Amino acid sequence: MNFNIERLRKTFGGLVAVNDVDLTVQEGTVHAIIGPNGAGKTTFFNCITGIYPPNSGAVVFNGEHLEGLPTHIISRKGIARTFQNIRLFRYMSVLDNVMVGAHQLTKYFLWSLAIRSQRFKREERDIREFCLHLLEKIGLVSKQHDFASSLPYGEQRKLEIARALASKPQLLLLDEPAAGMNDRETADLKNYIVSLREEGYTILIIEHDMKLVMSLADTISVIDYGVKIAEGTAAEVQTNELVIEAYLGKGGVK
Ligand SMILES: Nc1ncnc2c1ncn2[C@@H]1O[C@H](COP(=O)(O)OP(=O)(O)OP(=O)(O)O)[C@@H](O)[C@H]1O
Repeated sequence: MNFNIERLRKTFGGLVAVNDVDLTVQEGTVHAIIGPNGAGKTTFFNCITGIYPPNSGAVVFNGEHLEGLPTHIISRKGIARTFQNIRLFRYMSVLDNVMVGAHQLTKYFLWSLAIRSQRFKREERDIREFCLHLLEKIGLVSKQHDFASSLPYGEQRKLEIARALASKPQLLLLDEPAAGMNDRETADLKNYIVSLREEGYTILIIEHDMKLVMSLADTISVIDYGVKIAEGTAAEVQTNELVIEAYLGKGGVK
């Protein structure tokens, strides 16, 4: 996996939401993006995943330029994401939600569905097994038939991650996965992300929970008013005067 962003820029009218940001994510690491509300973090994700075309700059993934491509093509190339506000299919089962994430992998899904060929059945069985394995990892196999909406909040967030993983991404983008979680759910989420890194996943995460970020991220990039103002390890970023001024405050991380 090779992921480089060069001078990425996105404006909304006169507002420069992402201001010529460079970023390189190292394979097999957890890379966090932090910064105040409205700093441009989600817009940055939206430019990477094709929701917005950037005004200028490059998003280069495994040597290919992604800027301007539509979301489904980008996700097929191996970048999956979750959203700040949970976007599950509320009245579909837990298992079906994960299987939806996998179906973009199958080449001729609708056609195969219509004729229900042997190949389709075999593919479907493999997908089901893989999705059950993903559910097993987040402790939700026993709830596979429940509606997604019946899960507690923390489990819904983990289910979203499992759904993103069902597309077998090389790069996983998580937008505020700990938002709204209690301490126990956050600790659980942290263990899950650590286990994903151990499996070799590369993760880019936007997060406001500084305790989580500082204990989890290998690299942290700090964005303020669309500009990357600092980058480094937790120790480096926490002692950076610009970061303290713009975001962390004098009290540091609680
Ligand atoms: N579609 C849009 N149209 C106009 N302005 C937008 C749009 N999306 C984002 N913005 C503006 O761009 C700036 C960056 O917003 P963005 O949501 O990317 O920030 P953020 O760092 O993700 O904030 P938060 O931490 O609160 O989620 C904000 O000023 C926001 O109002």
